[in-house]
Amino acid sequence: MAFTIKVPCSSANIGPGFDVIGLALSIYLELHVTTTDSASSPSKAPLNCKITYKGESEDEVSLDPEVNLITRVALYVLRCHKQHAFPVKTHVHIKNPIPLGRGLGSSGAAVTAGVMLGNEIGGLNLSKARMLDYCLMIERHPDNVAAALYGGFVGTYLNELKPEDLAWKEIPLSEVLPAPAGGVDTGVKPPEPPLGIGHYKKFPWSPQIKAIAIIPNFEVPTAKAREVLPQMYTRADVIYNLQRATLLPSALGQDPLDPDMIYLAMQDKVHQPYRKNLIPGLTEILNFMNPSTQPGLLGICLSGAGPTILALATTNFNEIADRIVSQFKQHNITCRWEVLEPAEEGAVVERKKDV
Ligand SMILES: Nc1ncnc2c1ncn2[C@@H]1O[C@H](COP(=O)(O)OP(=O)(O)OP(=O)(O)O)[C@@H](O)[C@H]1O
Ligand SMILES: N[C@@H](CCO)C(=O)O
Repeated sequence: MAFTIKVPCSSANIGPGFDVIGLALSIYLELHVTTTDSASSPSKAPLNCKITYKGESEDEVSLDPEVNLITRVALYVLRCHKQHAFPVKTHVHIKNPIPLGRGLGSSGAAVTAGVMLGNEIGGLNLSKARMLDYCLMIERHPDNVAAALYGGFVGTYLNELKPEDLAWKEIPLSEVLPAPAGGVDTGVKPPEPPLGIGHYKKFPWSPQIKAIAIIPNFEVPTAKAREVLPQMYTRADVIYNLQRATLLPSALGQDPLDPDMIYLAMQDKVHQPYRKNLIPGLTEILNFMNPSTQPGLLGICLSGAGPTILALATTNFNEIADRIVSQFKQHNITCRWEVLEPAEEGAVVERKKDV
């Protein structure tokens, strides 16, 4: 068996849509998988799986299938279906250009890729909707994983669960995804996801709009960026975000574009203000230019949990990126940047003839 899984990165929230809105973008995680008895396959790899890795944070990503996020997720899916290890001589080669911990959905892509790997290698024939359930057992907010799985610009939500399924919210991640994974002989069946945990709706995206990702050279773990958020919000702040989040999908899909409306629709009071202490200069960067002072600019937001800044624009990409880079420079932070396109297709599997 030989196949490739390709999963896009994503930018969550797009300003006011905290844990709701996601945009799949054109940097792709790839898994190149073989399960044949070829010369390059291992003979006695743990859990029958050898991992090789090329890409971002090569020194940090574990090559142990008991520890690596992608293979642990795949094992979770397999074990829910009474398969306790990978097929003999599985080789997973990971190519990952998505920077880790920067707000571009690296973990959402890894979780999505892991679920698809388990599905494909176990011959499970799960639908994408069911795969989303598995993703949500691990990453419990749907914005990144739904964008990665389905592609495009999406609004997402969690369904009301039946009373008997409500307990899933309380299941600790350590029970779903033990680390290390537990060895090849474990007969324990992990908790399966309830049916239909989450859902999504694709919004139109105007083809003129590109996303400039300005990526600082430091990481902000999502867990840390969620710890700084309050448990409660004022009614005024909730209404402020609802008003803008409601405008955002139509503002980004309409023709002609209205830059001032888009800029307004990307404002947020629910997560960005609280994350400023983790990202030096964040408040100034979000406010120092607008469509009137910078031609081509439509809006600026924190990408996911940060520290990447996402600027939506139609022209003048170099100038917009340079201005944001120089703002970060004032705080001694260096950045790289890329102009990205929406990844409309989402996660795909390409099957090859047996090698
Ligand atoms: N390709 C990968 N292989 C293995 N582990 C990965 C991979 N990609 C991400 N991870 C894990 O996910 C962690 C980063 O996830 P985190 O949620 O903190 O940030 P992010 O997903 O990049 O950003 P955001 O959720 O804000 O968009 C990494 O530190 C690593 O543990
Ligand atoms: N909505 C999430 C995305 C990051 O995974 C957050 O902002 O915390």
